[in-house]
This record gives sequence, structure tokens and C-alpha cells, in this order.
Amino acid sequence: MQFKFTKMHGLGNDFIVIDAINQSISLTRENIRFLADRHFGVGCDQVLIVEKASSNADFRYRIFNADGSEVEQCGNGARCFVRFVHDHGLSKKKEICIETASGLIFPKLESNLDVTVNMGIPRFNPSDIPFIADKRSSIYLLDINGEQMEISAVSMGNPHAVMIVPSIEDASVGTMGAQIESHPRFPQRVNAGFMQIIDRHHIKLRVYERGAGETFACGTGACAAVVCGIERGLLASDVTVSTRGGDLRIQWNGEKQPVLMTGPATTVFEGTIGLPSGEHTSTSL
Ligand SMILES: N[C@H](CCC[C@H](N)C(=O)O)C(=O)O
Repeated sequence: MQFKFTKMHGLGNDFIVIDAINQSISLTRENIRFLADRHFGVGCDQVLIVEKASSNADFRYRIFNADGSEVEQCGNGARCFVRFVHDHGLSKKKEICIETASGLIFPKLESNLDVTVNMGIPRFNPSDIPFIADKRSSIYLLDINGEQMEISAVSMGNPHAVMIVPSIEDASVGTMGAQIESHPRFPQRVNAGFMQIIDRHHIKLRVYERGAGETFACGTGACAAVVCGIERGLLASDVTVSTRGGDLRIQWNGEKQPVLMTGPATTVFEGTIGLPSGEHTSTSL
């Protein structure tokens, strides 16, 4: 099966974007892992599929992590999604409504090359996340190797655990992130954010993403970190989030309000690829 794809990224969080409206595509978890593989395939953090909407939205937006798992939301991907459908003539609208596994979001092309996405209303109850905890709290204790670590938890449609650290350069994102990602209190795993607060309008952030590992940026992770910081009385309602790949602007006016995320969406190249027939195709052992 040969098909066209577009390689894109949002601040270095990179994607393979596939038009499944004008192409007949059927991908297995193994196919996703092959495409995402940076040695045997194209290489990406997530594979994004553009489909016809089943509801009154403009499009359906499906998201697969590099490990092949299908997930509910991807913020950096949403910015690339609207850029993709506009550049490929699938829509002339500057603001579109896209349906995801966790509900509707609304990306909008700005006059400068940025994209603003209404990411919906954050959810805090452990059942929304899903997270094993008695009741909602702004701080939870997580036992990691016998040490009680303070985290916050929120759902942006996908689950996020956020830890405040004194320095993200010194944070052990690779080890601690992996331990949080697959912690038994998160039965569907979780994205693990490490936030350093610079001031009330500026944070630095690194995220160990569920199903992908540490990425250069995480859009829903940036939303989650700012929401948790505001919930804890530590941040203002308009925050610059500095990630390894660059800055995002996150705005949130509190409970029951949507989170707005603004940042770039970049096209790197167009390609065509065929799926291998079974030979060794991925480095995931
Ligand atoms: N790894 C995430 C999906 C991608 C999110 C991220 N790339 C973003 O920009 O929000 C999860 O398993 O929920």
C-alpha cells in the first residue's frame, strides 16, 4: 500500500500527517510503529490521520503515538492539522471544528504564521484522567521508589501529571518521567510534565510523553502545566511556556473556561511511502 504523507512539527514535536479522505488507508499498530521509527521508517512522535467528520464537525482528527497507541488529544498536532487541511485544499476556512476521541476542538489560522487552538475545558476529577485517587485535589502524593512526590493531575482530553521542579535542566525527565508515565495509579498511563516557574507569566517545561518519551514540546502538556499552576495559585491567566523547541502562549480564565494555546505549525517535506511486508521494521524490541 503506497500513500502520500506530510512531515510536520509544532516546536519540534514532530508528526507524519496523512490524508485519509482522498486516500484509502488502513494502518495497524505495527504499521504506525514502522512509520514512527527513526531508523527503519520516516520517524515522528505521533502519526495524525485526517478523516471525514462523523458529526457536524469539519474533520475527524485521529492521533497515534509512536508506540502505536491511539490517544484522545494532541495540541501541537492540532495546529499542524489546520495548516495541513488549508495547504492541501481540504478547507478554505481559517477556523475549523475538528472532532477528536475526547471531543471538539477549534484550531484557527492567525494572520502571522501562528495558530490558536481552543483546546476545550480542562477536567480535574480522577475519573476524567483516569487516576487512582480518592477525590479531586490540586496536589497528590505519588510514591516513586519509596519517595512521596508531589504532583498535580489534569485531563486535556488526554491525561497529564505535572511536577514542579527547581530547574528543568537538572530534572531527571528520562528516568522519573518513565516511572510516572507507567505508574500503577495511572492505569491508562500518563504524560509526565516537569515545570519550572520563572514568574507568574512564564514557565519552562519538559514533558515525558505517554507512548513517545521526551519530546521537544507538548501542546496539551503546556496547557496542563499552566492550568495546574493557576489552580495552585502560582500563575497568572496568560503564560509563556518555554519548551526545548520554542515558546507557546497559553491562556486560561479559570474553572469551566476553555484553554487557548497559540504557537507555530511547520511543514518540513511531502513524501510517499509503502508499508513493508513483514520484514524487521522497527527498533522497538
Ligand atoms: N503523548 C500524548 C499524545 C500527544 C500529545 C502531544 N504531542 C501534544 O502536543 O499535546 C498522549 O499519549 O496523551
